Amino acid sequence: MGKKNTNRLYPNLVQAVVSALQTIFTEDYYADKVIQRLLKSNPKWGSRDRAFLAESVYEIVRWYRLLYTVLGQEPKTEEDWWEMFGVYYLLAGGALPDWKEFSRLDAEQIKKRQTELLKDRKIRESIPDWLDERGAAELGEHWPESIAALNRMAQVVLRTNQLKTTSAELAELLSKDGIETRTLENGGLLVTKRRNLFATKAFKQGLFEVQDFSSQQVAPFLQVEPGMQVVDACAGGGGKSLHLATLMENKGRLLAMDTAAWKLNELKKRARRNGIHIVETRPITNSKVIKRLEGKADRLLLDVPCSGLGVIRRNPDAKWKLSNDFIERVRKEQADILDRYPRMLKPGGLLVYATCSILPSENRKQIDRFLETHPEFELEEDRTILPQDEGFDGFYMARLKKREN
Ligand SMILES: C[S@@+](CC[C@H](N)C(=O)[O-])C[C@H]1O[C@@H](n2cnc3c(N)ncnc32)[C@H](O)[C@@H]1O
Repeated sequence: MGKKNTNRLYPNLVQAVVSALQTIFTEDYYADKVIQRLLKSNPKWGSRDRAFLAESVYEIVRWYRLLYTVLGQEPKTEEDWWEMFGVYYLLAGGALPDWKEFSRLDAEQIKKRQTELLKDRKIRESIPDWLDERGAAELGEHWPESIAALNRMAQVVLRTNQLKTTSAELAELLSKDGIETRTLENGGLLVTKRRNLFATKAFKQGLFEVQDFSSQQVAPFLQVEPGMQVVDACAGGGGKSLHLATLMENKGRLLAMDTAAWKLNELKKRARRNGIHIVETRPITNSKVIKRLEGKADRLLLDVPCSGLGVIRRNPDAKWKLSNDFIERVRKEQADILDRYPRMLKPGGLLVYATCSILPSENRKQIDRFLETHPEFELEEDRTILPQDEGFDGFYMARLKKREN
């Protein structure tokens, strides 16, 4: 745990952090949703308080195991949660005010206890035992660095909508709104000074989408061209569909599919904002929807459901919500999608299988198994992006070609 934002404390703010944590841990809500709701229902809080609240909640969720081990037990009551906050605040470099809620906390003892605990990776990196065992078994020597990198705070990266603007123009526009950025090698913009991005005119005009640098590697990997018939079979809210349509220069046809129809409605809204008109959405309501598309696609993206282990920086609560059982269930879904969906490709067509996981069991091993049973496909290239490589999300992508005959 590094030094953090330690604003002056006042009781209402700490109470809000404590209530948010109780909702996340006892009612099993997602941290981002709880924070969003809290900020929305308190529009009068200033920007420093809003940032402090979001950061404190995310950091306490991220370091939950380390913090409760220092405290001596998992928090149960409201009083325990106040003390968890106190331990966090102290270890983040703050000095606690003289409030009765913190009266049992001894700063010296707490810092000493943290130092003793740092030797044990599971506690130091604040992860459940099963995850440490699985990570070490699957990633070997890479695991210690991967898990340390996954505990850093996530960066915000923008993808410029090349249909409407250039990265240089976008950077200039954003800087007028007080948002500073640095241009990355692919033209993406790394946000170095944050403000509310979604309130900017540039966002409302569809000039950019928020999309991690690693995620931005997936669409180009599929090698789409203008005029092609492309299927994005697990399109969700459409982050990659929008990118694909942009690379296709808005020419051809992009069929965005998903079993969750409601996600496709969000995709339609985003496509309109981005000025994209080649996207058609189609919910997957039964297996016939796939069969009817047999041999129709030049390109197929399978951005499959996964453990999300490569993106736990953004969703630190996944550490506590994930389990081996859940990973086994998604692995079955991945294998099922790989068995049933590639039939949509034309001979000679290309398929990209992608996950935001870093576990080989969800990645290369799924591809090896698929290739054993589908000799009509060959692997062209695959890439694993580990979170420690360039400091962005962990991702995997494999490009396969369907043989001509
Ligand atoms: C990793 S997310 C997709 C993210 C999306 N491609 C993006 O870039 O924003 C995986 C998606 O697969 C969908 N899904 C789950 N099972 C599926 C299935 N059997 N067929 C198609 N989609 C499925 C989920 O609803 C989810 O939206």
